[in-house]
Amino acid sequence: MIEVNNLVKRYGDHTAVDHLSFKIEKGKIYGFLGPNGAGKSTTMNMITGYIASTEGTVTIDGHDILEEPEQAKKCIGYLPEIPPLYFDMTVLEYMNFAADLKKIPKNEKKSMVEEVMEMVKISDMRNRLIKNLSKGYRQRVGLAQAILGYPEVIILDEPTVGLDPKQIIEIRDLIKSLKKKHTVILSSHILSEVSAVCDYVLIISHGKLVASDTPDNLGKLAQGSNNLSLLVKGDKDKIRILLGEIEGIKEIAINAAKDQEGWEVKLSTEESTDIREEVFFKMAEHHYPILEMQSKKVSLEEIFLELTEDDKKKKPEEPEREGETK
Ligand SMILES: Nc1ncnc2c1ncn2[C@@H]1O[C@H](COP(=O)(O)OP(=O)(O)OP(=O)(O)O)[C@@H](O)[C@H]1O
Repeated sequence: MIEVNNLVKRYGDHTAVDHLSFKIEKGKIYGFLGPNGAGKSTTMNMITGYIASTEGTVTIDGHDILEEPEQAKKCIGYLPEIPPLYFDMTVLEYMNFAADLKKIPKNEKKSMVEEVMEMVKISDMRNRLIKNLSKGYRQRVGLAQAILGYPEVIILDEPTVGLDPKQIIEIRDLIKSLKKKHTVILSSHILSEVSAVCDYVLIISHGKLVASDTPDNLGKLAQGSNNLSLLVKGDKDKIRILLGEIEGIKEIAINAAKDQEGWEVKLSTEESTDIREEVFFKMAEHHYPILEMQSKKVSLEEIFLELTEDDKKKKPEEPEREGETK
């Protein structure tokens, strides 16, 4: 559906996007995740043809975005970080205007505008001036113009930024419902958002792709993805020996429990090794009661922080902006 090949964007000597390559398949929700300034908006602006790349190509359904912009853009609906709204228009006027820009045939225009307004629940606001809408409703109108024409791919830059928790849930549900008919790409610096909504995550840091996989697989990526904490009663040395007999354990730490009898045992295991049952039977066999057991998977959050840690350590000097890209 979309192929991004060695995409580069330089602003002076600052490289905002650094040799990005990936493919987007039909019918999934993709999440672009990265801290502020990682290059998400710049990438989306290049995919949608808002700005030209310094190097590399973007093809949409076989059409190069710079060589065949009209055919390529037909496949895309875009909601930029700041929705392109005209504040002095009513919602309906704006929707009709957006439909004309997208060259939606006259005989389909009215019904499609109605249908899309219904879909994003802005029909009741049709006669209200956009400047009088709440932030959440403005975002819906922005989303509506992206959906108009039912493009195959809908690209949303930080779609929930600045919304209140209720509005965030509504917009997320709406995005999820788009998956039935569209491929969706959204960007976010919020991990929980991406893992809640997306089937596939692309983590970007300093303009580079540092990881890409399903949220589940990214979770497994982390080193020592299983940590097991126990509270056990019994002989400390014997407990260590018994646990040492279990395969797959990388580290054992045993400390006296605070404020209660027993030992706090922390085990870290090989990736995707589940030793809970074995630990249970081993301890039971020797009559060492396990009072507590907690298994902790390294979260996507921890992986994200680890992969993008550099961003915080050596934040590049912000170059002067060459022109408005947002
Ligand atoms: N027009 C421009 N001129 C100069 N530098 C720019 C321009 N646009 C973006 N940049 C720089 O490129 C880098 C990537 O910016 P970009 O807006 O793509 O990041 P982002 O991941 O979308 O971040 P955010 O979540 O803050 O929008 C930043 O360092 C930014 O300052």
